[in-house]
Amino acid sequence: MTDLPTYPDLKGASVLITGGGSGIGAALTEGFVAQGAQVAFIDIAEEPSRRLAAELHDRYGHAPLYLKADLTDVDAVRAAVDEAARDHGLISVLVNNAAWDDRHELTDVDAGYWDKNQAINLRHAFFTAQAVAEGMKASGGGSIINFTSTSFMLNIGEMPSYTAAKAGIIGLTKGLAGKLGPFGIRVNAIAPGWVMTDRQKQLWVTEDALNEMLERQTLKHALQPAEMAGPCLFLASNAASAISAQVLIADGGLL
Ligand SMILES: NC(=O)c1ccc[n+]([C@@H]2O[C@H](COP(=O)([O-])OP(=O)(O)OC[C@H]3O[C@@H](n4cnc5c(N)ncnc54)[C@H](O)[C@@H]3O)[C@@H](O)[C@H]2O)c1
Repeated sequence: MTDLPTYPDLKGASVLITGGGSGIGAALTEGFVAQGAQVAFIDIAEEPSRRLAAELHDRYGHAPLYLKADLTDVDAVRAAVDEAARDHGLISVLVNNAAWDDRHELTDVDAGYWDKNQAINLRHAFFTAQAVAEGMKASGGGSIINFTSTSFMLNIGEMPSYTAAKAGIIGLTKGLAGKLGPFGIRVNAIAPGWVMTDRQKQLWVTEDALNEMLERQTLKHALQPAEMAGPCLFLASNAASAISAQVLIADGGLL
């Protein structure tokens, strides 16, 4: 990750990222570590998370703090936020990135599945924000960045519970921005298009599907996880001091 600008205010900042152990989240974790931030990330998947922390230590000389927790467990979320703040100081940047884009048929969804889906795709973003808000208020401000998705804007029909949650992320972003703005806390969302994570490549990327997407993108390259770090760092930094309640679409310019 060499071609991103440096934001001086992110050096030493206490940053917390959900789902930071793999996929786009791993690129975000690296992006903030490369800025010299004090990064903590929450992830349920232990093996890739520990591997990432070790790799980043080797590459940058300091490791992010890995916190193993299930984000659907609100008490565990609160405990992880407390631990991050104990180690790194009050959190000034929160990135709600974790999600679960499980495909589902209408007939297969019961109330338990729906609630679990919402718990990982929407609910945790509220409770992490709740857990960091008082600290941000006490330190005079902060930045919260929530990951949504263009999938619900495109009427993609493979995962209605996920797309409902991702639409909800925008409502949550705007509601929190209104509530927290008077305390100097900015809340924005990033909406990626189709990004070539390992999970996407293993489960859903085919040559035909990718070509179809590239036809629709004005930019004709397959989007990579590292390309989501730039928009996130920008929104986290003071360079975005006038920006709140916005959705930044990073989809290669979909037509
Ligand atoms: N990849 C894409 O094409 C794409 C497109 C649009 C939006 N997005 C959004 O970008 C963000 C990142 O997507 P991604 O593709 O990297 O996702 P991913 O599924 O590859 O990674 C999600 C991470 O969250 C972690 N996680 C999942 N459930 C958890 C739980 N219960 N507790 C703790 N950690 C948990 C996973 O272990 C993983 O490290 C998501 O919000 C997603 O909706 C991604």
